Order: sequence, then structure tokens, then C-alpha cells
Amino acid sequence: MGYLGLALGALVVALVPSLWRAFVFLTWRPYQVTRTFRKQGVNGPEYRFWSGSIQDIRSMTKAAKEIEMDVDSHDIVPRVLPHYTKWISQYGGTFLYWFGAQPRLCITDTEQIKQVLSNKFGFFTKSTPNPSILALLGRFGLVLTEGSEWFRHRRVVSPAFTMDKLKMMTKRMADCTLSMLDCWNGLIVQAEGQQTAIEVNKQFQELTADVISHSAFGSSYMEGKEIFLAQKELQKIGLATILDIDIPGYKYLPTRRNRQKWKLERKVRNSLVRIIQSRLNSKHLGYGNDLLGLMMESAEKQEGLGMDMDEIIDECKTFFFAGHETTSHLLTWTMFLLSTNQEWQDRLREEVVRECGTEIPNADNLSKCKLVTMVLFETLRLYCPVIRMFRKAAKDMNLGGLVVPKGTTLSLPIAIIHRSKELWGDDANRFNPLRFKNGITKAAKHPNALLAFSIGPRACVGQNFALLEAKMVTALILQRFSFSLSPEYKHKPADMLTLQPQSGLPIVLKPLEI
Ligand code: HEM
Repeated sequence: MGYLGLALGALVVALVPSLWRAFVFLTWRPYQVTRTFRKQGVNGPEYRFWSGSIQDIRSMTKAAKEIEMDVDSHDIVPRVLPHYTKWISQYGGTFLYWFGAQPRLCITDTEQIKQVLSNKFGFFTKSTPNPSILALLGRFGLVLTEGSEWFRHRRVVSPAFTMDKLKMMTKRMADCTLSMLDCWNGLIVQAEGQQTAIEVNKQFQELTADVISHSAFGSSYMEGKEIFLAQKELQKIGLATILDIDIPGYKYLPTRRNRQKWKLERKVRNSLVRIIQSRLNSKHLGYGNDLLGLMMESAEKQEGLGMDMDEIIDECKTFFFAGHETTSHLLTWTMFLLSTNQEWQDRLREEVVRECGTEIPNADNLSKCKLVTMVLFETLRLYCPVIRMFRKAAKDMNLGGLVVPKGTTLSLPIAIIHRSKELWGDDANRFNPLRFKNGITKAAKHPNALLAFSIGPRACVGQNFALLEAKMVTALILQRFSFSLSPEYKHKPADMLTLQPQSGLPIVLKPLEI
């Protein structure tokens, strides 16, 4: 006994607070949260110690990956959110499940969702992302900051996205697209009259990375491309770890994956530091009229809004990831829908030729292409690149009569809201762009039913950029090619952080005389 006993005793005493916290976190709180919701009639799968519902999510998601859908079916939910499909059928539209010991409440009521997204007081914060997503977007970027920090960043970033600034970027968008279309022509010539399919999802990812590299970094776009490649690798790591429970301290261990992540993070950071530093060095010439320049100028002009190097770096990471990945998938799904709805492809081509002729379109004549806009909105409804959003209750909250305890994560499943028959009518699962003929707010029973860019103060700052780019690319393609789906295509929409076709989108293109 003696010293050994004393040492053991001291160890137990030292460990008691940690053990108590672990007990509360892993057992007591799940029990209490479950009880609070059960009393209010909200049910869901049982909490399992430590892993919560993760094993169920894993096995359902794995099985759903095997489902191949009919190309005319747009009901992607059983494939991309199979656990939600199951739990909604068992427990209704509001249910509680567990991401490890973290309670997640799924809500599908549009008024409750609006209440969460419109909250101006920061009572529903972004939930803590996993370390790989953090590496992709940056801790200090607009997507992840909160409170007064977010407010300051938003004021700095917003002026770079006004319509007059975006108009200046349309030529760059057109130039990048035309160079991709030249490559397509080259591939068609090479095929010597044989029908050839081009995998456009990959092409659009490269194109939108090219556009954001030019738009964000101007003449330094080649370095921007390197960032793109490193971010693609980081995204793969993010995807592989998306269902991992966050173990405290694990992110600091030199595992193979962590070491690879650190290396990529360093590469992205070094490239960005070089680009930003060269702007600072030539400050006397002006910061430039690309996104980075406009942001640096805005930070300098508005008193008290200055940003340090780390903040600018993270904002660039955010632009880069948020700005190209989502837009590329919007283009991919638009091509898919126009390939499977040839009459709409013809109508759109007629409209583009009527409004823009065979010239390179500009922001003004693109804004007259109403049918193109409707098709883009309908694509964003059926194949929204972001299929759900999360928020965390920063304090006990009341959501239209439902008490939500502090710390609960709210899951807002956009893909489900976008196909609710109650909101969109009986044809909710059908492609019908005309539902948007009177604009977004009149397309469904609730004015905020389209959530593709989110709503409220934290709605997407880049939505006009994305729509302008998507219109430009679609118009240039329609002017030059007719297209159809390759028989090789397998309709397997998959959530890989953003919604994309699991094995790409091969499209057969036929050049048109212009
Ligand atoms: C089709 C294309 C796009 C879609 C569907 C989309 C979707 C979204 C969504 C749903 C959010 C809200 C996320 C949340 O609150 O959890 C968001 C936020 C954001 N998006 Fe986009 N986005 C697109 C294009 C872009 C582009 C082109 C940029 C920049 C160049 C951009 C930059 C941002 C930023 C910075 C935020 C955070 C805004 C804030 O919290 O204040 N996005 N986007």
C-alpha cells in the first residue's frame, strides 16, 4: 500500500472531474435530451452509447450507394439521405437522432426553418465542422465565423459581389468557357465522325476552378489552379472522415492522413501568402479589380474593418471552395436535365439565339433569358448542390412551440423541403421549370421554399456570381452544341459534400453551325 496507494488515490481524485464530464456528455445528457423531446412528442432512433446512430447511418448509406435510379426519376432522397427517408416514415418530419453523443434534430417545417435561418441574434450558430472541412474552408472565412466577426467579414466581402462588379467579370467567365468549348471541339474532331461522349462533370469542375482563379486572383490564376488541386485532395480527406466522431486531440496525432492534410494545408497557405503578399507589395498600383483586390480595397476603405493575413487567407479558401464546387454541379445537373428534356433544350436555345444572337453573351442580354433562369432554379430545386444545412442552438430556444435545448444541432434537409408535395404540389418530383415563371417566392406555397442558396442574413453571398456564371456557360454551350445523355450514364446522384453524379456525367455532343 503506502506510496502506491496514495498515488493511485491522487490519480482517481484527479480523474474524477474528467470522468464526470465524460459521464454527463456520453450518458446523462443524451438521456435528458431524449426525455425533453419525447415529452413534446418528438421521437427517433434510440441513443447508443458513444456511437449514437452512426452505425445505422453508415450501413444505410452504404446500401443506398448501390441504388441505380431511372433517368426520369428525380427522387434522390432515398439515395442521398436514406436514414432520413427511414426515420421520417417511422417518426414523422421532426425527429431526433444521434451523431455520436451529439443530438441532431431534423426539422422539415418551413416556418421553423425560416425562424432558424432568419435569426439575427446569433442564437443558431454554425455547428463545429470536422477538422478536414475546417481545413478546406478556413476557420476565419465567412462561412464559419460568427457574431461580430462574421458581421465585419460580410461587410468587407459583400461589395465585391455587387452586380456592377460582377458585370466586369463576365468577359473572364466567357473566355474560360470558350477555351473549354475549343477543347470539346478538338475531341470531337479527333473522334473523326464517331459518336464520342465527354464526361462534363469533371470538365465543369475544371472550368469553374478556372473562372474562380481568374475572378479571385486575376493574373495570379496559375497559382490559383495549384490551390484547386490541393483543395481537391483535402476534399477527398474530408469526405473519407465525414462520419468520424471527433475524438479530442486526435487531429494533432501524426497519423498518415493527418500528415497528408497538414502538407496540403501548408501548400494552400503558401500559395495564398505569395499571392496576397505580391498585392501588398504593389499596393501603390491599386489592389486590382478581381475578388481578392476588391476585398482588400473594401477592408482598407471601411474604417475598423481591416483584416489580417490569416483572415484574408481563409476568405480566399472560402471563395475558392464555396465558389467553384457548387457552381460546377449546378452546371452538371443542368446539362443532365436538358439532355433528358430535349424540348426544353430546344426552347432554351431559341431563347438564347433570340436574346444574344450568335455573339458572346453579356450580363445584360443574359438577364433577358427568362427560360434559362427558370431552368436553373428548377435544377437548384431538384439537384441542389448543398443538400442540407446544420445549425446549433446557442441557448435553450423555442421554435414555434417546440423547446430545443442548448447544444442541439438542427438539421435542415434542403433536398427534402425541395420535393415536399405540400409545398410544391403533386408534381414536386417532376421537372417543371414553369413553376418559376413568376419568380422564386411565388413558385411554391411558402415564399421561402427554395433553400438552395439559403435565406436570411447568412444566405449565400456568391449567388449572383454563381447564377451569372451558370447562365453564361449554358448560353455558350447552347449556341454551339446540341447534346444528349450517353447510354453509359448511370443515374446515381451522390452526396460527396456536394451533390454530384457518382460516376460523372458522360454527354454526347453535336456541334451546331453558328
Ligand atoms: C450554385 C452555386 C452555389 C450554391 C448552391 C451555394 C449554396 C450556399 C448555401 C446553401 C450557403 C449557406 C450555407 C450555410 O449557411 O450553412 C452558402 C453560403 C455561402 N456561399 Fe454559396 N453557393 C453557391 C455559390 C457560391 C459562390 C460562387 C460563392 C463565392 C464566390 C459562394 C460563397 C459563399 C459564402 C462566402 C457563403 C457564406 C455566407 C455567410 O455565411 O455569410 N457561394 N452558399
